[in-house]
Amino acid sequence: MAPPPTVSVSSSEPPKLHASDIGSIKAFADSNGLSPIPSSYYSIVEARDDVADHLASSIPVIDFSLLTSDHPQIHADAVSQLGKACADWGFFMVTNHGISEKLMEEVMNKAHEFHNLPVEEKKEFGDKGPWAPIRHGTSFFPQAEKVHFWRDYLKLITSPQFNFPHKPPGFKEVAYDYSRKIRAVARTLLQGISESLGLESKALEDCTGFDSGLQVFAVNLYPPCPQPELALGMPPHTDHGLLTLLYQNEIGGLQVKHDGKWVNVNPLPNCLIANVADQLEAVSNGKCKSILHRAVLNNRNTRISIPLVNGPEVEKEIGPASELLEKEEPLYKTIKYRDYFQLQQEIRFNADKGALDEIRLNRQN
Ligand SMILES: O=C(O)CCC(=O)C(=O)O
Ligand SMILES: [Fe+2]
Repeated sequence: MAPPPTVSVSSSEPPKLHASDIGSIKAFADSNGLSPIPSSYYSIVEARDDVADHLASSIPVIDFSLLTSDHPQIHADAVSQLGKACADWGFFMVTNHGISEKLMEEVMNKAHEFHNLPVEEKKEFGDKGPWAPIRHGTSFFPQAEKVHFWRDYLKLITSPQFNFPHKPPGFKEVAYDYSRKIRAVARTLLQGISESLGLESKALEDCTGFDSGLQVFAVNLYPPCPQPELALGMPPHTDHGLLTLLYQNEIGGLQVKHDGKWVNVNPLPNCLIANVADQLEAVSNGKCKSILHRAVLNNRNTRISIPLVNGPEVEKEIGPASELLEKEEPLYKTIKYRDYFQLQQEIRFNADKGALDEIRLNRQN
């Protein structure tokens, strides 16, 4: 086996480049080779041995075909497993989801092709803020962040209206098909979660306006990083929607926080990775946990992840489902999803606080 590439860290400070000047970390990494990374990418990363690898095999797996079974007991068991996964982990893998391997492969290949387009060709999609329907950029939020992240992204609003770049050819078509299939899987999971909370299966869809809900289709690319122990691909965060469904290539990097420890996610072949997001924690009045996650890097392979955030309707007031409040006190304020999303954008650089903390009601006394 070839020895791992080594990096000679010179005594002089590496350059402090700004992500806005870099423009694309993929292009930068291609030309930078094994040179030290700019110090502006140094994240304060907890020691890697803080990763609880013994927990990786305990990540819940939901067999989607059992959830959709006509057999009442099989369905009920799957619902109860799903409810437990959302409560204990806020995170699970979905197998037998019915989306063909061929479609998933096509989406992945086109995602790679997009990021491989010359920088000049992607300029027209440059990020113009969180509500822009098509936005391409690098890092997390270069204008405001203190530390940059080793990632390029493409983000599209694909519901209620479908927006997508016109290149590379064929991407838009497969992405449309994929985004609709993901919405259908998200809807069925939401119905199962609703039942697990003791509600009618359509209760969560109805109270979140899911029929005209927001969907954000993201395509992340993390190039190999010569000093992966110094930087992150994405900082620890929770997602703003209801349920995020993510598909990735075979390269690991996603970590989730469980019982105070980071756990590496090693996805089963062709599965979807699901995480509970903030709005689901709020509508379930805290029964489902929005999970903290981040992306770490490696020095050999390019990682691609394709998370689709499935959220409520943007103009809908979201708070604990009224049926739940017949028996319990609300633990979260009710706030319009649009305003929540805005709030999340504004406070995302406050390391100790997430947007959920802003809407949590203190019921201690
Ligand atoms: O790349 C990953 O695995 C995580 C991506 C993610 O969390 C996000 O885009 O919100
Ligand atoms: Fe995320």
